[in-house]
Amino acid sequence: MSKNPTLLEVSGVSVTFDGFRAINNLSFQIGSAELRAVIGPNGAGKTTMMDIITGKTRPDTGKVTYGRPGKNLLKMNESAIARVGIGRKFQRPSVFESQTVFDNLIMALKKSRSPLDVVFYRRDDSDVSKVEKLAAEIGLADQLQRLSGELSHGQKQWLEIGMLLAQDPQLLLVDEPAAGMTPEEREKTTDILRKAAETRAVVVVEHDMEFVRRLDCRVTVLHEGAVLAEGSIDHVTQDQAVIDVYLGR
Ligand SMILES: Nc1ncnc2c1ncn2[C@@H]1O[C@H](COP(=O)(O)OP(=O)(O)OP(=O)(O)O)[C@@H](O)[C@H]1O
Repeated sequence: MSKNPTLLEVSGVSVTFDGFRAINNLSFQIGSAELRAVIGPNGAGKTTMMDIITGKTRPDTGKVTYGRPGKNLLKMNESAIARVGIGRKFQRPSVFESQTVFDNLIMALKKSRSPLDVVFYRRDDSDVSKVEKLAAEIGLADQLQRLSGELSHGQKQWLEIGMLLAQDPQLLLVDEPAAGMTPEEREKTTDILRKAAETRAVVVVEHDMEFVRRLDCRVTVLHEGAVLAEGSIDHVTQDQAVIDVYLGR
């Protein structure tokens, strides 16, 4: 058996918006413990691809299967897809700014909680140690008691990644994590994502080539809703079709 069996398989997927084919017979696979970068020019279909995986957009044709045995994601709604372990981070962080880093993380832990449980929440030692471990993973161990609103933009992004990791997703989709970050923050973000992908699949949509190079992972290039090239960053950036698409604009 492969050391990294397929977790997500998108096969022959197409989506048309008002007659415009945004995703055109798209097929690709992601392994269970893999970091993957998805790049492509504006309008290539990156956001639509994530919308399909998370159930926000229904394709006209094709298959999307997840896990083992493969579940048909196209038969599930957005919340059911989230429950089977697919998390998505949007570009803008949505942390609770008036709460501390600690509180944001503890509330995000995977638990079945009724609204009353949240109001009457009592600290449980194992939750506290989980939060401490998460905070260390996202480089915020010394910021736990700070109000989230006081964090830098980069720190807020890491906190949100931590809140998603608290749900223990098996597939994490991350949209342009490096946007608006300082060079040091970008570097730390690469470390966080690479570490997270040791035990799960992490798919990063990113425009910044330097950032993608630093991720040092397999790269999928999308163009006009299909895979134009796939492989290492050196492989795809030397691919003539990729060069034509990027330079021809
Ligand atoms: N709901 C919609 N209705 C009509 N057209 C849409 C819709 N969503 C996306 N599109 C079109 O589909 C194409 C793919 O869009 P998408 O946002 O997936 O690209 P992208 O690769 O994420 O681009 P960007 O890098 O600019 O975010 C674009 O031409 C876009 O205008």
